[in-house]
Amino acid sequence: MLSIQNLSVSFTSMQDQIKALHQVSLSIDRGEIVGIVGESGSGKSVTALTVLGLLERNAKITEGEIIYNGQNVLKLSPKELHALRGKQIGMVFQEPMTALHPTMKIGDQLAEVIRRHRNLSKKEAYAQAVKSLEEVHIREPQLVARKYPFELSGGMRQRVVIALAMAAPPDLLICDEPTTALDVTIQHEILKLMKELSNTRGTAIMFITHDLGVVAEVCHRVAVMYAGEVVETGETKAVLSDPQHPYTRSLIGALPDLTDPDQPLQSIAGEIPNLRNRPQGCIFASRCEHADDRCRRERPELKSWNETAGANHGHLAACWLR
Ligand SMILES: Nc1ncnc2c1ncn2[C@@H]1O[C@H](COP(=O)(O)OP(=O)(O)OP(=O)(O)O)[C@@H](O)[C@H]1O
Repeated sequence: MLSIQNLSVSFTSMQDQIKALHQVSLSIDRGEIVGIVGESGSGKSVTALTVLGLLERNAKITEGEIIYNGQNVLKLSPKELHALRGKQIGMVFQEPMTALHPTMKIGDQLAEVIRRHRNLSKKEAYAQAVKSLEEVHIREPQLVARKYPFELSGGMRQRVVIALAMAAPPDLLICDEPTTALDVTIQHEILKLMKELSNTRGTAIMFITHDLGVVAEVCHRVAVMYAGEVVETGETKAVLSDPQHPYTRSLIGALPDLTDPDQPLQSIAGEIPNLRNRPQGCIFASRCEHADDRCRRERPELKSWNETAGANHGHLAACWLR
């Protein structure tokens, strides 16, 4: 459904060029939930914004292509991109208030979006809006439909945003840290809801998060990003239980051990490299305790380490030493 190939994106800021993405490739099939995980600044949001055609004006796509349902997204006009976002690709961001009209009642907002996509009377659209609140498991949907966004809790608002995003209904939902601001119980319920929507409607989901626990809970596959590159990708279970890239191992190692509170928290030594001047070798070499001369000199490709075709079920890593 979605295939991103060798995507590189730079930002011009003052006199500088920040190379935020470097040859990023990833794909998402129908009904699949694919996680993009990495530290702050690794390029997760830039990847999503490029697919949505929402990059800021100082951004430049320097190479690559994005094919969505057979069409090259990077060649679409602003009008076509707008239509794509409205109808085929839904969006859910961390802060639900950014997607909601603050002075319009929930039911009216939903009904308006529904009418944009379907030829329904106002009354029919409103009834459909109430139904869509029910579908995202909002109790007393009639009552909630009559409320304003500020009258709802954060978790309820995010459910409303999901209902709005699903209204078209889209083939692909792009979610950028949708549960980060919520407490863990609500987070779990929202994740369960997303899994259910994906299962019942076949909606594909690009799920951006910095939280490996969330990836383990919802994602079929995951792409681990570091400093604008995908360094490892594969089925979630395989990547988390048998990580091949030292960065993925560090991320997993940095998770707190709940069974041993005395265990000191591990952090990843060093800093993300300067994106103005990307190193020529492995992007993680400066923070990798195993790096040798070759790692500093040559950039490893994202590839399987087992020669037998398909042996790793698409588990790929960009590391010379694996
Ligand atoms: N408009 C912009 N101008 C200049 N640099 C930008 C711009 N937008 C993003 N960047 C840079 O691109 C890089 C990737 O940013 P991005 O927001 O994709 O990271 P992220 O992985 O989503 O991080 P976070 O988890 O903090 O949202 C960062 O170095 C960021 O500073």
